[in-house]
Amino acid sequence: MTAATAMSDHVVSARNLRKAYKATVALDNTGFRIDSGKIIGLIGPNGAGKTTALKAMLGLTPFEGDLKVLGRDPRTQRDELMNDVCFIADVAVLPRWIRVKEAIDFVAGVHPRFDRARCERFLANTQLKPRQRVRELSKGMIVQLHLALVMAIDAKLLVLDEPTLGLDILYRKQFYQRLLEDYFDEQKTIIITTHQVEEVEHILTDVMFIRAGKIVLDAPMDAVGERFVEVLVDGNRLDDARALGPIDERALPFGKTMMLFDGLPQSQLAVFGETRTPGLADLFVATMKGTYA
Ligand SMILES: Nc1ncnc2c1ncn2[C@@H]1O[C@H](COP(=O)(O)OP(=O)(O)OP(=O)(O)O)[C@@H](O)[C@H]1O
Repeated sequence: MTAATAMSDHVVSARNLRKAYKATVALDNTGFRIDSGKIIGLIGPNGAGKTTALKAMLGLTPFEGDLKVLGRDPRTQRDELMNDVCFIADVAVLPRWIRVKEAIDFVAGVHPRFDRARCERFLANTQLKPRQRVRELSKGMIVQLHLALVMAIDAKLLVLDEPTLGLDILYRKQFYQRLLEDYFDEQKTIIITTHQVEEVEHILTDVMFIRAGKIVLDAPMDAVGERFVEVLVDGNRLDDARALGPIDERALPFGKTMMLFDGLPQSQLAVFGETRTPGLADLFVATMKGTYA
């Protein structure tokens, strides 16, 4: 197989991806691959390069390096790419005078893969009314409208940049559940960036951590569970446990300490106390320690 065909087998493949805004390096010679039928969480602290990576994939910003999305180069084949990709850009793009119904008519008119019935199903779970104008909606309701419009488009790749920003927890939970149940299937790929890690981790198939423009962890969720182990270390075993080099530790009430280990078997760690798979949020905090130092 040639290098060109190998790259096009993936939904996204990036190599030596680099993007600098003057002196700021937003993507620092990084690479990754994303296969079809995955829901990927792209997770990183503020300023890590998440939005820049998404913009590069969508052909919205120039960059250096090799990047193929659905077999196309976003720099030169953006129009073709956009037939198969759907993304949520800035929610402010909806004009304030437009009515909910008119926004639906508009997207139905411009997008051949828009499914009006599906959009209406999403909106049926909100307080939005067809005749309401965008300027009469709360911030969260505008996001709901935007999500309903985007989710009704049948795209191979759906890119969601902080999709639930400003939404209350009821809608956030419902949104992710519907994304999984109503939208996702094996022919689709979804990339989500978010800071609300706890709310997405149960729907992700894969996770990528990005720090200072580099992908520092790229793994299927089940591999994360095998690789990282959290141990609730008994007070009298701290030194022995520390000798094995935890990547993080934090004190808990009653003299216990939680330590996080990378790449050690659970059987070896169980002698120090109760073990469990860390949540993505704890893993994220441990991996990113020192980011703001
Ligand atoms: N248009 C721009 N001009 C100059 N610098 C930029 C521009 N866009 C992004 N940057 C810089 O690039 C870096 C990465 O920004 P990016 O928006 O990709 O981060 P992010 O991971 O999406 O952050 P957040 O979680 O805060 O949204 C930051 O240092 C940012 O200041």
